[in-house]
Amino acid sequence: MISKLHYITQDLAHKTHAEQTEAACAGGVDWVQLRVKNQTDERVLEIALEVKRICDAHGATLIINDRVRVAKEVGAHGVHLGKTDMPSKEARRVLGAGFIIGGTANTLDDIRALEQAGVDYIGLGPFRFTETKKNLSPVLGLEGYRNILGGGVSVPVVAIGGIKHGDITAVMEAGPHGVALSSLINLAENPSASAKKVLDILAGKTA
Ligand SMILES: Cc1ncc(COP(=O)(O)OP(=O)(O)O)c(N)n1
Ligand SMILES: Cc1ncsc1CCOP(=O)(O)O
Ligand SMILES: [Mg+2]
Repeated sequence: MISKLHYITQDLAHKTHAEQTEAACAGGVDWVQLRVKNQTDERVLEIALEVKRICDAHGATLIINDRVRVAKEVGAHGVHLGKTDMPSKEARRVLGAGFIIGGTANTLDDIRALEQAGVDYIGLGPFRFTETKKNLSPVLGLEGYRNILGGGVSVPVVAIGGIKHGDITAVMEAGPHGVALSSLINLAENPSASAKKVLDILAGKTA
């Protein structure tokens, strides 16, 4: 089952990926994407082993961003691949049928191609500008999600990019299965509380 909240770690000077993961899981997150940029596979593998222990302790799904080899070696549940990463069909050959493979989309054409490629979920964005990722694709806004998702998509889609607590209800009304969030949780004064607040909004407990 694909979670409604995809929590994503980020490179921060003051907090390790393991510390970020621990805080997010303490807030109830059950789906973690390890997103480490500009490090060797060997270093990402070390970090992934640490993060995997935390995910296992909390029963959380672990997805590795970008690195198919690391995902396989660490025994993660899945990998997330964008347009400049290994093609998802090739990743499927390397990883096998049981592995979760996520892909990135910015347009309906991207979504159709990913459906054909057999991905398990799609990250569609960005919703708005965000500092968390360089070289962003064009911002979609609510209208973009309504247009792209209006015709129906056969794979679960998570909205991503600059999403704040106050956006979640309206974003979900535009049709995605869930949301993917990084800085809203990692840069919060209390990351666990921020994650819990997201889950409460997704569960309809608060706006
Ligand atoms: C859930 C989700 N959606 C989209 C992305 C972006 O992936 P990508 O386009 O490969 O960019 P990087 O994250 O690798 O910088 C994602 N990571 N997760
Ligand atoms: C990885 C990624 N892909 C599109 S936007 C984005 C960053 C999401 O992070 P944030 O939730 O901090 O904007
Ligand atoms: Mg990528």
